[in-house]
Amino acid sequence: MSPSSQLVKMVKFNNGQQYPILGLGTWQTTPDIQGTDQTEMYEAIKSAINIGYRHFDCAAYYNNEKFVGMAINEKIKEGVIKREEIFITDKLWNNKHNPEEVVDTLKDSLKLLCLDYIDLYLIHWPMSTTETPVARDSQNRFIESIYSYLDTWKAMERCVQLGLTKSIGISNFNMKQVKDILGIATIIPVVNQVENHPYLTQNKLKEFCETNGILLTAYGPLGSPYRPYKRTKSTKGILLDDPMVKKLAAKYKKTNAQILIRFQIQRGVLVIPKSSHPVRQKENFNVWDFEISTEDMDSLESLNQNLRYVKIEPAQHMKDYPFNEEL
Ligand SMILES: NC(=O)C1=CN([C@@H]2O[C@H](COP(=O)(O)OP(=O)(O)OC[C@H]3O[C@@H](n4cnc5c(N)ncnc54)[C@H](OP(=O)(O)O)[C@@H]3O)[C@@H](O)[C@H]2O)C=CC1
Ligand SMILES: O=C1CO[C@H](CO)[C@@H](O)[C@@H]1O
Repeated sequence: MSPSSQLVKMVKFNNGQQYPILGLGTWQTTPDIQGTDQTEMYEAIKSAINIGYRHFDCAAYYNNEKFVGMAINEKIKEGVIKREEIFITDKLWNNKHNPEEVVDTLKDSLKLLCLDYIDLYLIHWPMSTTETPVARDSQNRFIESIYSYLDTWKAMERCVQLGLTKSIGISNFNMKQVKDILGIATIIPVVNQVENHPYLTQNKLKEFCETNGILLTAYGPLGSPYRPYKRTKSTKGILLDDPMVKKLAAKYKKTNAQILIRFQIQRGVLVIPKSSHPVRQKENFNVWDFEISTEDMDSLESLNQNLRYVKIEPAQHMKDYPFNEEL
């Protein structure tokens, strides 16, 4: 284990599994265009491992499992890491909610990753869509499928029983949907991965999940700065440039990104900033040598404005779309 990776704080899931609180996001650089230059991700994973990252947030939808797997297996072969030191999260996409297909879908992901098991498997969204990943109707809306996330959850549990994944969880589930899962689960989700940053703190959902033994993972922790097309005139603009974030960065002699990442670590929220560039990966990883005061944490919390950068407009008509009700 490299000295830098030993710095990473581990959290304990409700099943006893220990997981690094900080990981690397792997969603692509270019907004919403699948299949962009994925060799970038191969290089990104290798440099992240050299820096000390051990937790990688992946998804079938990201279309890059093969490159993530190649990089990880290369580093295992080189003797830099052992499989058991790496924590892979992967996600079941919306078109694979049919309970009959879930186990085989995870097996397909494992083949691409060239791994025998993953560490955490999530239902990516509560909505279920038809066969192709983003099939749309004449109004450009996703086409809804018939499957219930409750049945899908039962199939996720089978994945644990078969040893294909150590843990299972959910992503983008609102409070009612988490309650639904808790009502039928034999295996409780370990995390709910949701958008989270000072403009969207989701404290009610956080408290509810934590009371039920479920941790939050923060996606878009830097405010997904490459998603300007999602921003409107009414928003405050780019989170990384927020005056309060800048002020605290100057105070603690850290960068704006480091303040946003440390904010989540101190709230006990797993955090998965994405960067393909070694210099920024290093910056985002170097968050262990300072502590934000309670007062400054409160100032960051006070920036909340329930602002979502990830809304998925073509899904807003669907019955299980999570953001139509207040969380
Ligand atoms: N469950 C879900 O539905 C979702 C999950 N996710 C997951 O969460 C991860 C993180 O979210 P994401 O949307 O990528 O957004 P982030 O908030 O992590 O922002 C990533 C962007 O910020 C840039 N960046 C990274 N570090 C810095 C830095 N130190 N200073 C300035 N800019 C920086 C990156 O560019 P560069 O690469 O050039 O450094 C990239 O463009 C995803 O990669 C994915 O794994 C994301 C969305 C939805
Ligand atoms: O994980 C994800 C990455 O971002 C996409 C939107 O741009 C989301 O649809 C997806 O859930």
